[in-house]
Amino acid sequence: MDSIIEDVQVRKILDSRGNPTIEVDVKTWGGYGRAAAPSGASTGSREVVSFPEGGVDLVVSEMEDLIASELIGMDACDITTIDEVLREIDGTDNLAAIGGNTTVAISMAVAKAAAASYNMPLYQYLGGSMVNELPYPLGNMMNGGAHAGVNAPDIQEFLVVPIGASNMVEGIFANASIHKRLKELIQSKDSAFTGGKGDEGGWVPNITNADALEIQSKACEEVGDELGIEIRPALDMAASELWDGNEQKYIYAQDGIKRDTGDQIDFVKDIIDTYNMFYVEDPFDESDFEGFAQLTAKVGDKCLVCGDDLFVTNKELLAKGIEMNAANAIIIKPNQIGSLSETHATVKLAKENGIVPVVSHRSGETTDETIAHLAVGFNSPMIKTGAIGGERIAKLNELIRIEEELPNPRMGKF
Ligand SMILES: C=C(OP(=O)(O)O)C(=O)O
Ligand SMILES: [Mg+2]
Repeated sequence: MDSIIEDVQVRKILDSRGNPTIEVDVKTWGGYGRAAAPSGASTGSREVVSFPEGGVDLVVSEMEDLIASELIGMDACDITTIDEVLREIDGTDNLAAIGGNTTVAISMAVAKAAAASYNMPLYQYLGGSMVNELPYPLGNMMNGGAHAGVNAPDIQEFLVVPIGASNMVEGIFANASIHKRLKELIQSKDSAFTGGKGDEGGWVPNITNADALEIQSKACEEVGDELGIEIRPALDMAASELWDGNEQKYIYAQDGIKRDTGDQIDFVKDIIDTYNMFYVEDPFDESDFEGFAQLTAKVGDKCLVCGDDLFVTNKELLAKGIEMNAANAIIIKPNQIGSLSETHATVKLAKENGIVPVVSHRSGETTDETIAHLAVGFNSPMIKTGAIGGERIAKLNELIRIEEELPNPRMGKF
């Protein structure tokens, strides 16, 4: 059979922050797949462990042979069993022994090798021949919080969604135009701004959260009018990073303001109402399902309230969120859970319950383009993968190629 695994190779490569990460090559009798793992900065505490103590070097020097000897001879099409074998090799609940980044890179490389064995692109192998929907690009425009330095806004990500775009190319270039326009708008608020960028390619301005919100909205209106398409603002508040458990408050250091949970609900609701936000991610600490539920009850009919650190792509945590009506969207980051089959199970549960799955990059990325295929193959209506920067455009440009390949492409449905 063409999809029988012949070889597995593991190597250390650079990520976009200059840190080591892992890349895996899987060869089958009839194909070949390569994938690399990303890494987070504002990670959820319930994510699997990225690497064992000893890091990538230990994986390469001591684990490659063991993993390869287990996988050689298996069928790459049987991804679920392969993911189970990887979990057995690891032997811990949180993948601390060989690392979730090791297992996810292998899992994704196996899937790509399986697809290649049958001469199919990954999105088609995962999604079937009827797949034809593309995800709206949720583009990162300005960075604060853990993805930027001091003096930046407290809110981690100011994003935009070109919701009026009629195709992928239009959406991707609309986001790039907003990114350009924002540089000028930032300079109008901060004349000393020299064009510094954060981890995901968004600008890092020395301005208040309120000013950032104002110019984000202005850029959406101006560029949206010029291009003749609706572009809506969005946020990732990454509020676990703002939460101080001792004080039981969210600390907005740039603004010198502290908010308790009730204040935070009012603050976020006010932002959503004022700026017609399309999407708000992690508006509360990762343990506060109740705060999420209260906000979703108030704004869930007009805004996507999305859990990232809250769910960490974990099916059990999502099930709790569904039970509590905590959110109406979930971020999907395969390395939070450590395998493609578990990622798929979480996406499936989300869709069965009307929760929008948003396939996402991490702040530390490589030029790996796998998530572009996952977004299309899993039929995710939105992908969060930056707007500019080599490791971000690797995914966006792949989506442009996928759009060209699809017989009847159309933008996704929410
Ligand atoms: C992409 C994000 O950041 P990180 O990869 O640092 O978790 C995020 O919080 O959505
Ligand atoms: Mg997030």
